[in-house]
Amino acid sequence: MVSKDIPEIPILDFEQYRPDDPKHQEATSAFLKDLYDTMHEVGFFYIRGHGVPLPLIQAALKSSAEFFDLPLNEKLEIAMANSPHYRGFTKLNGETTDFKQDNRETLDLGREYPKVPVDAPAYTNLRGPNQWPKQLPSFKPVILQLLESMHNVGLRILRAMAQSLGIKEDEFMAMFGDDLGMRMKLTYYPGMENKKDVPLQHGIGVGAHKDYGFLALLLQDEVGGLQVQLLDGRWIDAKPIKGTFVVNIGEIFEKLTKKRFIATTHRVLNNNEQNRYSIPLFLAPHNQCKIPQLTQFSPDENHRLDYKSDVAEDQLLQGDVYGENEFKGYRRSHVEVTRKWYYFDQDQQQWRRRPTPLSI
Ligand SMILES: O=C(O)CCC(=O)C(=O)O
Ligand SMILES: [Fe+2]
Repeated sequence: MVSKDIPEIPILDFEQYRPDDPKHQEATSAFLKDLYDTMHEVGFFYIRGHGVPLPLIQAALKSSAEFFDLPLNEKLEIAMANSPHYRGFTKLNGETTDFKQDNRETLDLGREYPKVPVDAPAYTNLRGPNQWPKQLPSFKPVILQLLESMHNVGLRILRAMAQSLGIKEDEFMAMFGDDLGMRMKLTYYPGMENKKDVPLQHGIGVGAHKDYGFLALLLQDEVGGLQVQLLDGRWIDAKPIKGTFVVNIGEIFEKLTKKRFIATTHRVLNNNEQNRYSIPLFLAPHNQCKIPQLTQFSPDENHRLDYKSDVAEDQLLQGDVYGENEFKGYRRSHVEVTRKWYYFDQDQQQWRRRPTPLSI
């Protein structure tokens, strides 16, 4: 279906994937073949027929825009710096990707979890309570509903991916038990002509990167700006298509498949006139998970270690407990939050939470 010569991001229809319906075997097999080819050649696709209702999608994008429209001082009341769980608001230019400050604001959140004791292993703090804008009463229920709905779609996609790779589905899906890693990032990219939230002139909302972890499922509004880097190095637009999510995988999944499935490099450009809102959801294994080795993909089948990308291979994958890796990623992306809440214990050679946070 997909050929290296055709710069396109395929649209896959989830209505065709009914693995538990014997009458639907042919369509399901065709879907799985398209999925495999797409992940092998492009690493990005649109999914439609996913079942998440349009009114929920519209309500979530509206809630997100209402949040980012609040005055900065009100958004800062729920700044990520308040949270040892790396959950909360990050202001414009507050993060750096590909050596440039991002031209975006974000609100990081996940499923609600209780507070974590200070002496628990540091990485377990990635679960914890969210911070919610108290000015917007419908925000929390709408966003949590979207989170659960998108997570169901994500799990179905992961199952389909395991089937299309011919790997043991049960073993693979066991990594994503009840306590699976799940992060949502409400995101606002101000337009270049925005007078209130003035972007830096480089015009890059988020610089070239690969996602780490497993699966990213993205809801984008109708403005556009997401770009995907093909295997030959060319950048193409992932134009918004109503009623779809955009799907890609992260580096740990790519490694697991020995690059049969690729973690494609992508970036977002700020639109000239319009503000853009997007809501990615990232799914990852539960944080005590040890990533299994898939022995059927032997290294000598790994025929394209050298595909072109503007970003280097990540070094995040050394630790064997998944949560340690994820924690490393957050430490690196949010240096100030890390300094406030954590320190490296030289005696024990491990990261720990500070009994009292630094006041910064
Ligand atoms: O906003 C988007 O379209 C993509 C965001 C993204 O790639 C990310 O946050 O990792
Ligand atoms: Fe990304």
